[in-house]
Amino acid sequence: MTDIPTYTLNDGENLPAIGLGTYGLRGDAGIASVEAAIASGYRLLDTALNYENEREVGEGMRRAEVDRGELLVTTKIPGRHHGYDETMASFAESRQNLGVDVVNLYLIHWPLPRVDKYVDTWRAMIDLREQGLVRSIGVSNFTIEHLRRLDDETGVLPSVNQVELHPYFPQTQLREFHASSGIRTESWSPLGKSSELLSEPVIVDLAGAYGVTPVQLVLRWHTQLGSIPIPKSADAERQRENLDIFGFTMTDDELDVLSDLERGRLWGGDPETNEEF
Ligand SMILES: NC(=O)C1=CN([C@@H]2O[C@H](COP(=O)(O)OP(=O)(O)OC[C@H]3O[C@@H](n4cnc5c(N)ncnc54)[C@H](OP(=O)(O)O)[C@@H]3O)[C@@H](O)[C@H]2O)C=CC1
Ligand SMILES: O=C(O)C(=O)[C@@H](O)[C@H](O)C(=O)CO
Repeated sequence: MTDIPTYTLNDGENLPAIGLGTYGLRGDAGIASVEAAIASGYRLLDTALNYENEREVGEGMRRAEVDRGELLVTTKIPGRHHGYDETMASFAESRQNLGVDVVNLYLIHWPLPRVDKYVDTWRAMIDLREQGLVRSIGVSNFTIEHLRRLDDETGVLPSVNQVELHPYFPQTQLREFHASSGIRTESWSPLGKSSELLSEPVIVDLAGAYGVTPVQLVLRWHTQLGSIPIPKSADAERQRENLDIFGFTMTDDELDVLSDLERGRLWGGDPETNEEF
């Protein structure tokens, strides 16, 4: 089984260098996919209240023959639950759905700056961590401006910022800010979901040179940038393929070749305007 490196976050908690995205994993098949992923070595599972699959993720964790203490689950608070009291209630709902005592990583899913309640939400999450109900708190889709406001108004920076990140959208400036601030980057849609990323000639050629698949090369790119990719796959064989990425190391120039594919966001999810409630 693949030996997955881990990172120590700014709160002292540890996070594996790759996790399983679960968006779209639903029902009995979704439970089986989560269970299979854990059997293959995944120890970090990413879900959200809005994925409507927290029950499946929690059941897959329970069915897996791995101690709960070895597994880390991430979930996210939706925009409709922003606000201090609303966050406390939303957390209770997610915790019940998952069937866990403690959530390992709790994220604000989208900042919704127009609603302007993400600082109140953050204060509630700080308290949830103080109460021992959450191990680590973080955000998703936050910009440098949003992160600075959390620091200015609460003095607490997130442990993680989960953002759209792939060779088409390498987010260099944001990643540099994360690195200088002690925030760990997580990559959502790390494979570019259903885009043509995996058929880019430079990716196909370089993958062939290393004797790996294009998917494995892209996921290795993420890890060498210091970001935690959370690729989603419903298929056990592809889950294993996605985990088997630590046997080779690209040069800095080769990392730049992939980053030079930059073209911008793939789905228009601008944190300043995108509102998911
Ligand atoms: N915080 C946020 O706002 C967001 C968070 N996310 C998180 O990020 C996760 C990953 O992003 P997602 O948008 O799902 O897309 P990904 O970039 O992870 O791509 C997933 C797609 O790639 C396919 N795939 C996976 N592995 C392979 C492989 N080895 N070979 C070929 N195809 C493969 C999957 O098909 P198959 O399943 O058939 O293998 C699926 O269609 C989500 O599941 C979610 O947890 C995503 C979007 C936004
Ligand atoms: O997956 C998420 O966290 C989301 O925010 C989704 O709504 C996302 O936009 C999506 O379509 C999943 O890939």
